[in-house]
Amino acid sequence: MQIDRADLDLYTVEQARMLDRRASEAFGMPGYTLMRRAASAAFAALLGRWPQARRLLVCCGPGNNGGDGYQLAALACDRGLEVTLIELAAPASGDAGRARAACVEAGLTPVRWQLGMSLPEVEVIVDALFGTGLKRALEGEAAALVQALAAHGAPVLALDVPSGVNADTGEVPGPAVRAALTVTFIVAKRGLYTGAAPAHTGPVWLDDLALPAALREALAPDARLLASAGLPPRARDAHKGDNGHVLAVGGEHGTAGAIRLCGEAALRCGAGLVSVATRGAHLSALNAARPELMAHAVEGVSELGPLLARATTLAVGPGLGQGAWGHALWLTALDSGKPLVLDADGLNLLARAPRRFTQPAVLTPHPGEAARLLGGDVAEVQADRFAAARALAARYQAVVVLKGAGSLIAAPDGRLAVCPWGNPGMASGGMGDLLTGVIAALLAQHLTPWQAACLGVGLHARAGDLAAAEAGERGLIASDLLLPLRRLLNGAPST
Ligand SMILES: NC(=O)C1=CN([C@@H]2O[C@H](COP(=O)(O)OP(=O)(O)OC[C@H]3O[C@@H](n4cnc5c(N)ncnc54)[C@H](O)[C@@H]3O)[C@@H](O)[C@H]2O)[C@H](O)CC1
Ligand SMILES: [K+]
Repeated sequence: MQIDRADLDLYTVEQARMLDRRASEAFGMPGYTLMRRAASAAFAALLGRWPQARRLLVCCGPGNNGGDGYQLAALACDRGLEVTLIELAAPASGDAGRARAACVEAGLTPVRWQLGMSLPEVEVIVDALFGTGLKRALEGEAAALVQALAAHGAPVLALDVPSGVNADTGEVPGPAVRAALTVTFIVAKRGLYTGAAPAHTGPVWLDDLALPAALREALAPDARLLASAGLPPRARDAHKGDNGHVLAVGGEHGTAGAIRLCGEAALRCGAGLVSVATRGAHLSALNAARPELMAHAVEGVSELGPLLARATTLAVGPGLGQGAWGHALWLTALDSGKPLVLDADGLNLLARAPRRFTQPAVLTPHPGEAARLLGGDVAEVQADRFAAARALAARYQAVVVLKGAGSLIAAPDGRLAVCPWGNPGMASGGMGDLLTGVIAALLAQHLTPWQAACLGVGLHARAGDLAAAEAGERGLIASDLLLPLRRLLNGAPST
């Protein structure tokens, strides 16, 4: 049993179903055996998580996910637990029908779910309604049952996928189970880790059902979970020139905070030098508060030129605005050919004047900015975040960080990584400015765009989790992450 550990291989639902077939055909592992193994793995996880459980409510759907549930019900019954078994519809036939028949033979008769039916008092509910076969939003009786389970209040163990969640994209098109724990089988499905799905899965445990590793060898995973990492210690004789010079460009009148946070993050994540090209009354306050940032008043591109010449890496966009000033600086910065991280208005300006990057580049859109960059809408982006992230990377020839729950990192060559960390407290102003500075600092320290984006997103999200663990998610602000970022970057454990 692997608990959701980082650097896990992630697969599409189609790949998972192909492996399921291959297990039967190439490894002589019939579906019924897989079902039994899935049930016993899930039952072991249930007893491990809720050792006091005596009464279970097992809810079965019409397919093989339901089959897993019938098998688990029979197992639990056999072990002396009190099991109530309800079903949406008796499975037609096949492995699930066989599993159901075994329950009946064991004296455990399933009850057909009826609207308004009262549910028994139990310690744990087992969700075996739908798994990888979900085709659309739950409605009618299925939706009503999911809502009744939520109202019941007992913790839910979801088998393979919380019902109502699209295990391929992370989309939750309608009512869905909110599980306290999800046990997924054979391979981790990529959709469990991004978009709306993480709010429904609880921790995700993977059990490979003791299938030989050879089963997966011929199949390249579609994505990978980020691994927790830091940077190696600095060479003893390092000097500031070794670690690059980030130039942060932004901070139109009245939006000083964004560019300051970006610059601070770059400093705290090891850039050798950080300069800020900005304008507005905040300049003197910025220099007084953080002289290490070397803020320069830049009214036009003539003043920007010398700063660009001295910089090795650019962070463009926080508080930049989309007016004439911001646009002129944006254009000059991009045409400089320097490695860069583009965020916020830097992305909105790009959406208006698209280009394919030839220099090392990282774009960090949230779903709204991604929609503008793709010429679509947010719903389309969130309906398949994997496709959206890959489309952006290919269109702009840049590494793309598609932010949001389960941030995705996509490269133009198709590589895709998923961030398993982060929390809702990070949905606050300034967090994106911070991430821009973190990634710019890593680019400045000679990481490739892919490495800088993967490490930067992971550090930023883990720092957010550490800060939230310290004092809660509400009231979490971007600057709370600065110290945890330093700790993690230098290899401190995140838990
Ligand atoms: N591949 C594996 O690792 C294993 C898979 N097993 C389990 O099998 C399910 C997948 O089973 P499948 O029969 O293909 O689909 P589901 O049980 O998820 O769905 C049932 C059935 O429901 C219909 N349906 C789909 N969407 C809706 C909807 N919105 N409303 C009503 N009905 C809907 C559709 O016809 C589906 O076929 C997998 O998740 C595992 O739990 C093995 O048992 C273990 C290994
Ligand atoms: K399920």
